[in-house]
Parts: sequence; structure tokens; C-alpha cells
Amino acid sequence: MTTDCKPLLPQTGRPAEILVVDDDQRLLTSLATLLKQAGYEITEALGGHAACQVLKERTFDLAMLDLRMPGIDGFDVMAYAASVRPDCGVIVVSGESAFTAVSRALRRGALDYIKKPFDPEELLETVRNVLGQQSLLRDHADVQSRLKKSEALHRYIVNSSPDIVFMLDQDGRICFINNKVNALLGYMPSELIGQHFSIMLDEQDVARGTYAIQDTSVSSENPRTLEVRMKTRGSRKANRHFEVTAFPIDPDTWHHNTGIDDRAASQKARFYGTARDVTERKEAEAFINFQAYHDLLTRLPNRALFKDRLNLAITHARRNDQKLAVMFLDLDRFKVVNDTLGHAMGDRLLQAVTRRLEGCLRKGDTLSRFGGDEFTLLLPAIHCEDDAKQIAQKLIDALNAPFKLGEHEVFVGISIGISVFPEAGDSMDQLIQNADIAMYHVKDKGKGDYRFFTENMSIDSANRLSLERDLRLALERDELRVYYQPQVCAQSGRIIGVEALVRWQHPERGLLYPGEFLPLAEETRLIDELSERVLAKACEQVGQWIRGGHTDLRLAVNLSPLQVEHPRFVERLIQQLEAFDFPAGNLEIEITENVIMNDLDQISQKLRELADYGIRIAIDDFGTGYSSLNYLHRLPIHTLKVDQSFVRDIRNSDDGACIVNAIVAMAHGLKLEIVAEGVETDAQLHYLRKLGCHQVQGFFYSPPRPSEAIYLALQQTELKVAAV
Ligand SMILES: Nc1nc2c(ncn2[C@@H]2O[C@H](COP(=O)(O)O[C@H]3[C@@H](O)[C@H](n4cnc5c(=O)[nH]c(N)nc54)O[C@@H]3COP(=O)(O)O)[C@@H](O)[C@H]2O)c(=O)[nH]1
Repeated sequence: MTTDCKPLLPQTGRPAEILVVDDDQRLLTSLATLLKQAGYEITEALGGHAACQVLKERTFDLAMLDLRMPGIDGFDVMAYAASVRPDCGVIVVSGESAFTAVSRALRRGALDYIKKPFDPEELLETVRNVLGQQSLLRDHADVQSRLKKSEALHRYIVNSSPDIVFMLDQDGRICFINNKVNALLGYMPSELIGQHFSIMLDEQDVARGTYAIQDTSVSSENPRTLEVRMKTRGSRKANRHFEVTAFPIDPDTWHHNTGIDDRAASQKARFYGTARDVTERKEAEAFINFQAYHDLLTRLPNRALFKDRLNLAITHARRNDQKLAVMFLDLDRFKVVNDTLGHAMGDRLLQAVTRRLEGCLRKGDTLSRFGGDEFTLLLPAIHCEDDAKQIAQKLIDALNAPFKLGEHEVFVGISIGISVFPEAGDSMDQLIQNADIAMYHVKDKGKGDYRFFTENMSIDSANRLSLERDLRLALERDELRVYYQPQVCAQSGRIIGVEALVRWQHPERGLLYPGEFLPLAEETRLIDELSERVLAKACEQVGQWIRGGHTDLRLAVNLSPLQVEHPRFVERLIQQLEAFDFPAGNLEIEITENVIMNDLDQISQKLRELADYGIRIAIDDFGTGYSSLNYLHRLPIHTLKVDQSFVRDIRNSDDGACIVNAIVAMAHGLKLEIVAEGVETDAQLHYLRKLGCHQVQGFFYSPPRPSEAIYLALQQTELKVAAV
């Protein structure tokens, strides 16, 4: 037989390799020759020992073995081949005819038996059969091994999936669940098999879950995805979020022999699904959501959420014919704490204030941080104004006690404006704006109180806004002017000082007086910048006059409460004087009694520093504030300015004159200088002069005028006085 028609092995496509073993050389050769001629690759081994040697070195598809051989016999060779070459098939070719020997050989693994002397055809047929049979066995083993590998691979994929993979039966009981359930929720898969899926779900999500698997529109092409909360093992409340995708199993593609441990259960599987842990995403979403509607420092609702709740409350109140109150709260003296102790302490203070305010409220009320040190409060469904009054008073009282910030003890108060729906407005914006207006009225009247909005408080907000914008522009465009009003010696008529008074040269509205824009400048805190500008201009102009020969000329400037409250007030004022090289002894600052009484300790410290530097201090509008005269001893005051209302009353009644008498007498007793304001008539001047009032100021001599006019007046009076 040629190689062309060699019997090739199916898997490998090569001729089978056969080991022929016999101790009889003649038989060995004849058997080998026969097989070679049939196309097989033949190796000959003379005896058992030689056979073992060859088997040790290489493998064969088949061994043809003589059983009875001296030394190592056929059984021994079979045993050896089974241990070193388990894939090598064995056919026994032996003269042995005893049944026991044959059956023994077959039991030990021989695949067939041929008796000597053999029929060549029969032998070749047996060899072909055995090789074919062996090939089938190998194929089967190969399939089994691939199946095992494939199942291991799928099990690995399912178990190492980042998601929980599960199968449910018709009633929602778990037939299969992968190991991920242990990693994510702490359950062992085995304890869940046979349990209803609801065992893991939050109670509130069970109905949705059940509905989802009953929905007939769901299929593998159109799976249902829903978010549910799941409980970790042993917990009673759900604490993780999952996105579950599930769909019914198609019976045509579902093979039961899946390798699922509980085969009976797997056969019942009707739904397949995955559950992805989305807890982190949900938490991030919740945080972003919280951040969008809350103030992170105080954790209170922010402006947006407050407005939303107010809108709802208005709708509800309108429908039920009820009232509601909106409060606008602004902390008093917060800026001072923030500027002196720093922002970290300011933050702590806001948190502590929040806690105290919250302690005064009911569950349905909404307190929000509106921005900075401003809060808003919604009291839905109040019966009458009195309800709001009580809460407002409670809030004010709650802040009475000092706040401990580290080693510091600080006092802050609160000013509250209240608007009541529907009287003070029937829209959200109107109610907030009117509460804000009412709050500013509290601030104007001395802080630490509450007020309800009334119509006459209303200011045209559009006008206000445009004025605010114009005022900012005025600072940019340098539209502020400083006018001066002379302060005159009552005896000689000599100008001994000038009071700087701001004016605004408005491009459309003409010359504006302080009363028309200073309150707004205070509200918008533009007053700081405005005052600095006025002081700078005045120091520059009056400084020139002083250096030009009017060496004793005094410059009086008004200071706003906000300026004085500023923690760096003293430092900034001195810096400005130094910048213009203005002599400190020529400057007199005017402050009102209310400023002093706001915080006597702080102010007296600041005034002492200024007085030490040489700056003079005057109390403006003296007699009009509610002050204790006590402070006059404690503060370094140089001048009292008698308020113009008392001067005006000199001609009207004796009472008015009485007050002027008393103030002048007191000033003399305390060795203070005295300036009478608002002197308009000769009679007033005469009276004051007689009383011993040193200096006067008023239209009688001159109204406030621009610098050029005042400078001229200054020169002329000097000449007149010199001539006299
Ligand atoms: N913080 C700052 N406050 C300032 C500044 N400039 C002014 N002001 C404050 O505005 C108040 C009003 O000022 P004004 O309208 O300029 O009125 C002054 C005089 O015009 C007016 N006056 C003076 N003499 C008479 C008079 O005989 N009759 C009469 N009817 N009015 C008169 O009095 C005002 C000056 O008063 P006073 O300050 O109390 O001396 C003003 O009171 C300041 O508070 C500023 O730059 N910064």
C-alpha cells in the first residue's frame, strides 16, 4: 500500500503510529510487515523490556502486545503504558487462549484481542476498528473538556460581572443569583435561592418591582429598567440604590442544562435580569440637588428654594383665604465680627445664629439664608399679625445672649421687616421686597427691632434701582462735589472753620442734596467709598488754604455710622490725612450720639486713638439722640454742636431757648467748645452771643457753598477782621 492511501487519523490527518511487541522475532517481523504494508507507522519492540523503553521515550496511538513474554510480560507492559501513555490504546495479540488471561487483559484496559495465528484481514479490521473507536473516545473527551471550560468561563463571567445577575421564576422567586450579591449586599446566593425577590427590596419599591415583571409589554428587545432601593443583609432599611433591568426569558432560546446548581429551579426560570449598583451616582445626584437648593454653610434652604416654597404657600393661602407672613432678617453688627475676627469666625457665627433662630420655629416654617448675613422666614397660615409679632420678638430675644466664638464673646442683634399676605403684597417678589423695605426702616430707627410693612414705607423700587446705578456711576465719573459752610466766631465774625458737606452734580437731575442719596449710599454700603472721596477732596482743598496762610482753619467732616463701625476706621482715617499731609489738629470729625451709643466700648477706644493722634471730635446734633450724658466724661470730646432745632426754637418759645441755655452751660462746665447750628437770624445770633456761645454756623452767615466761593469769603472776612 502506498502512502497516498495510508489510513490517516481523523483529528490529526497523519498515519496512526503503532508499537508492535513480541518476544518472537519472526512473529514480530511478520506482524510489523503486515501493518506497514497497510500504511501504518510501525515501531518494533522485541520483548517487554524493549517495549517499556520505547514507551518511555515517545507516544503511540496503539500498541499490539504479546501477552506471554519472558521477564516483563504483556500485562506489565500494559500497566506501564497506562501509567506513562494513557492515550495509547492496546490490542492483545497472543497465543493465549485461556478465558481468564483474555478477560484479565480486557479488564486491564485492552481494547481488543487477536488470537495467534491471526488472519491478516481480520487483524487489520480489528486495528481499524480500535483506532476508530479510540478516535471517537478522544473526540468525546475533547467535547467534554471544552464544555467544562466553557461552563467555567461563563460561570466566571457571570460571577465576576460588576452587576448582580439573577433569574426569577413565574412567581418572582429567585432561581439563580450570582456571587456579586454577596459583595454588594452581603447575602450568600444559596440563602436567596427559592426566596421571593422582595426580601431584598425596600418596602416602598416592592409594588413597582412586582408590576415591572408582570408588565406584558416587556421583552428581551424591550426590557424594563427601574431604580429600586435594596437592603443589605440584616438591615431593616434600604441603603443602596440599584438600576434593575429585567425581561422575560424566551423559552426557545433558553436551554435548561445551563450548569445552574439547582437544576430543577433553573428549569423554572422565567425572568432574567441584572441589577447595577448606582448608589454613588444617586448620592452625587442628591448632593448636587441639595447644593442647588441649600446654603452649604448653614444647611438652610437657599433663595431659590425659599421662593419656591413661598410661591406654593401663597397659592395655598389664596385658595383657603388665609394669611401668611414673610420676614426679612438682617444681622446687626455681623460685619464688625466678620472684619475683626475673620471670615472663619464669621461663618461660625452664622451657623450658631442659624441654630438659635431655628429653635424658635415650627415644623412648617421655612427659614432660608438669603445671602451674606440676610435671612428670610416664611410663616405659612398665620391667623393675624400678632402671630408674626410673637415670632419676631422670640427671634430677637433668641439672639440676646452673647455668642461664644473660641475665646471671644460677641453680641449680634437682628433687625426684622415683616410683610403679611395679602395686605403687603400678593406676589412672592412683592412680599420679599416689602419685608426688605420694612427691615431697612428698622435699621434706620436704630436696629434690633421688628416692623410690619406699611404702604407709606413703600419707595418706588424702580427709582431706587436707577438711583443706585447712578450713584455707582457718579463715583466712577467723579460727580460728587464738596460744599463748605463756614463756622464763625460769634464775637469777631471771623471764619474759624468750614464744614464739608457733600453734593451730587447729577447729569440729569441737577444738584442733589445728601438727604436724597445718603440713605441709599448707606443701604448699598457705597457710603464708605463716598465718604473717602469727600474726605480726600476736602483734605486736598482745605489743606491748600491752611498751607496758604489760614493756619488755624478747622475742617469739620461728617462721618456715617458705617464708617465708624468699620474695624479699620482709625487706621484708614489716619492714612488719608497722611496721604494729603493734612495737619491732624485742623481736623474735626462729627459723629452723632447714636453712633456712640451703638457700641460705647468700641467707639470710645477708637475715638481715644484719634484724639491721641491730635484729631478733634465733635458731637453732631447734640441733644436729639437718646443718650446718657455719662459718656461725655468718658470720651475725648472737644466740641458739642447744638442741633438746629433748638436754635430755631430760640425765637419760638422759651422752652427751646431753655435747652440751648442748658447745653451751653453744660459745655462750659465740661470745658467743651460749642457750635450752634442753623443760625438764621440776627436775634438768634444775638441771643447766642449773650449766652457765651463761641461759634455759630448757619444761613445767617452763609449756606454751604462751593470751594471757590468759600475761599473768597475766607479772604474777605480775614481782611475785615484785620481792618477792625
Ligand atoms: N457722612 C456724611 N454725611 C454728610 C456729608 N455731607 C452731609 N452729610 C449729612 O447730611 C446732612 C444734611 O446735609 P445738608 O443737606 O448739606 O445740610 C446741612 C446744611 O445745609 C444745613 N444747614 C446749615 N445751616 C442751616 C440753616 O441756617 N438753616 C437750615 N435750615 N439748614 C442749615 O444743615 C446741615 C448741616 O448740618 P450738620 O451736619 O448737623 O452740621 C448733614 O446733617 C450730614 O449729617 C458727608 O460728606 N458725609
